[in-house]
Amino acid sequence: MPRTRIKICGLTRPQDVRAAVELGADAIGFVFYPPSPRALSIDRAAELAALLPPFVTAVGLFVNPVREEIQAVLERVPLQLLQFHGDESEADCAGHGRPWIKAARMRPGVDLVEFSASHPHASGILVDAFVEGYGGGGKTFDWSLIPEGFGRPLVLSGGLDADNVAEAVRRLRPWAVDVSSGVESGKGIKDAARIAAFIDGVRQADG
Ligand SMILES: O=C(O)c1ccccc1NCC(=O)[C@H](O)[C@H](O)COP(=O)(O)O
Repeated sequence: MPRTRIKICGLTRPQDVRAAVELGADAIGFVFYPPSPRALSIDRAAELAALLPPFVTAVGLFVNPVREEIQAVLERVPLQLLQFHGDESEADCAGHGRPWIKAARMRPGVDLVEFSASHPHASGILVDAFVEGYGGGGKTFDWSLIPEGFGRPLVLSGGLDADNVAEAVRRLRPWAVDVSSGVESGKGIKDAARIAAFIDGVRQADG
């Protein structure tokens, strides 16, 4: 079984990017959603992305963007993957010259198989708890909404932290986990000790 990939999302400070990389994160998420307290300017994102060594993926998170917004970011920030976290259709996500993942906002009644079928070209499906304001809310959801043998690369997120991530990985065996609030001391301020404990939890479950 491959090791579980780890994405840390919503970083805003160089020291947090360095810490996440040194502690073993596989991917770093940059938020381009202006209402978010974790949102970055293009200049700031370019500065942070430049800190990433090879084989650590820079992910750009967007919520219902207009196409020009994405292009403006891509002209300056070397993103390798796009994350669509709003109500985007397959057509909205395609055609930006980058692979993408699509977030499903999970709550009772969401059919993940149907959702997945409506995004056939996404590299993976990220599952997050439904929250007002779209995401990064630190809220878990009912993991039984994820069907067994889902069949697509699954990125598990939503309220993960050092206390629950090992159980989540053992139970669901996702391709990757994604965390923001659970490794923060304040919105957009990451805590190296919490990142370390989170990554340790994932690795313990990987065995
Ligand atoms: O971080 C935000 O502020 C944000 C805003 C709008 C949409 C998504 C957002 N964040 C998503 C993430 O940080 C992660 O992909 C994931 O949902 C984990 O969030 P958390 O529950 O805080 O660990």
